[in-house]
Amino acid sequence: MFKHSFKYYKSKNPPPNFEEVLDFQKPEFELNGIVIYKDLALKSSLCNYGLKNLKDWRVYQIPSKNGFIFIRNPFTHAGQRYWIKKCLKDYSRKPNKLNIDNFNVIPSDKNWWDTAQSDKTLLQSLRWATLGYHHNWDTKIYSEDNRSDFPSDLKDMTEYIARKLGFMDFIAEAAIVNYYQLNSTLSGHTDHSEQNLEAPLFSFSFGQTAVFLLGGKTIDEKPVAMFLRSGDILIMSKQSRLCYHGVPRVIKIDHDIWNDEDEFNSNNYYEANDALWTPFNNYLSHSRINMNVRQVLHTGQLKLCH
Ligand SMILES: O=C(O)CCC(=O)C(=O)O
Ligand SMILES: [Fe+2]
Repeated sequence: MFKHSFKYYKSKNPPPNFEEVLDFQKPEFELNGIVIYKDLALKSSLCNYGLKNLKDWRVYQIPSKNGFIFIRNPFTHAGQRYWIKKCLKDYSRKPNKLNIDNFNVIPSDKNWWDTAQSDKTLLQSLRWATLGYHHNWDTKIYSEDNRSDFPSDLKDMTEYIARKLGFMDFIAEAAIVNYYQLNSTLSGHTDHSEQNLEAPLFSFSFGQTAVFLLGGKTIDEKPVAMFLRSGDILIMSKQSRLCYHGVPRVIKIDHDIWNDEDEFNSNNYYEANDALWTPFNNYLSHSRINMNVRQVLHTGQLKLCH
């Protein structure tokens, strides 16, 4: 069932019908059985980490998907620009690991983002970066020997959101940043390499829109399809933590909301009309970025045992 849906949404010819794709932006979402997770509006807090004030967050759950939480874009426009720039310019640098590390295409004193400004192929060949405990794509085993510092801003922001949702012990220890072009897909999989599979997984989307499939514990279960738009946050906890999921399609959208102005002065972030923002905007006009943040260790565990 998962593969069937994946093929359906991936297909270019014929193109799929998106009518059944859950759209948390539409007011009629409640008709689809989606409920408000809990009322966060009472607890107000300062706008931080590029996030809007808590009272403006909209948080949803799907009753049939236990532990799945969806936060509809809680970022300010400038906040989105901040994280987009981080993913492109900073998280793609050493000591983080990239899929293109072994291609020998980047001079040792240079970095991907600057080098790729004059090389479109290189710009589009970055597929992932790993941060903190580096995900080993072959063995799927994390190790102390394959670990670097986790970026403090991403750690603070993710843990801040975790606390607001009641995950008081969550610690951000590993992340994969996925970079998608309009024709990229991510096939169905489960994320089970972490020793701690009880801790939630946080997924942040920026740029072009994805069709995301959330299935069950086996590939036999029909997945729910939903749109992930720029700024949306998805959390897989409890039973949904180990569910199959994937991205069969990236869709080019008409309105680049990351270029909008905020109603207030958001200083120290790039303004959308800033010339320095242009290369990031050019990249994003045909790309999607996903930051996928995980806890690896059990609460209180200091390091991996192997
Ligand atoms: O790009 C996404 O939305 C999902 C990424 C993902 O599932 C992963 O990195 O494990
Ligand atoms: Fe995943």
